[in-house]
Amino acid sequence: MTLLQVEGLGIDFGGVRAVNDVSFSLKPGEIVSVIGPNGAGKTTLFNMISGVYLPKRGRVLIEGEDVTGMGPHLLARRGLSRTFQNLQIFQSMSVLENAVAGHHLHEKGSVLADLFCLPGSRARSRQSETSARLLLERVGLAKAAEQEASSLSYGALKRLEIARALALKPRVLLLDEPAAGCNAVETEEIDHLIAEVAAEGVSILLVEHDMKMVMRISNHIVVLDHGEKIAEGEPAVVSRDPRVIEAYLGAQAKEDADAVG
Ligand SMILES: Nc1ncnc2c1ncn2[C@@H]1O[C@H](COP(=O)(O)OP(=O)(O)OP(=O)(O)O)[C@@H](O)[C@H]1O
Repeated sequence: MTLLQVEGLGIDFGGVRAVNDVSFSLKPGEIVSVIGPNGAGKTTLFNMISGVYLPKRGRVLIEGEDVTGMGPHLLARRGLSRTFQNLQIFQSMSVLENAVAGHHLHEKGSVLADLFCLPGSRARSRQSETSARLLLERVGLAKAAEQEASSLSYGALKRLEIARALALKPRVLLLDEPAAGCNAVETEEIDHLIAEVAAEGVSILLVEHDMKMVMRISNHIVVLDHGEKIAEGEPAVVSRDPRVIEAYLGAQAKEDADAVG
């Protein structure tokens, strides 16, 4: 069974084909990574799948339903949730409040109802808090619930971000560089968390520059270069693919040349 299907997706910025004709699919519980050199189109692809950008070409389907062009709110209702490259945490709020906010973001109207203490809002708040505490437990942050978010280590903040995305109970979770800025221990904790979430049947689509992590946890890898899919397959196969090696070496050679000036 296919949970998420991406068909011939493409978008242009000015005259630049940022992403062109990219197709792949995810089964329940599968971890798929999108890799490629800087500027390959990974974030743009994520933005089209998660409803931030409207694709110019192609379709996105969730369990066979065409969801192309739906905004993040509607996609959330269909079970698609994401994290962003830059943390979206409210630093001066507590860890628990951040996790609760994850629930509210997906409950249209509940924030206003809570502000005016409308009937049911107190019960709903209690329910949100209970669910948020369970989520914090799941990402290893239960003991830090009352702390201010700003006091957390970077790795813990990344896990809090994942907890917020999980508040929606997604079937498809898009993670944009979940280990960026993390040290080896923090990266390993995030590895475990992602594997646990996938083991519960959630499909995970990942953009990540940490190749060791990608090779360790992915079931399948999609490789982009200049907006096009140049390879896909199991990690061991993709890492030996001459087109993939060339794309990375070419990008490295360009960076070296730019550095020399
Ligand atoms: N909003 C935008 N307007 C114009 N061009 C854009 C925009 N977003 C991305 N691009 C261009 O589209 C191409 C793909 O960029 P994108 O950020 O998706 O790549 P990436 O693979 O995520 O890169 P990185 O690994 O550096 O994050 C690049 O040429 C980039 O300059």
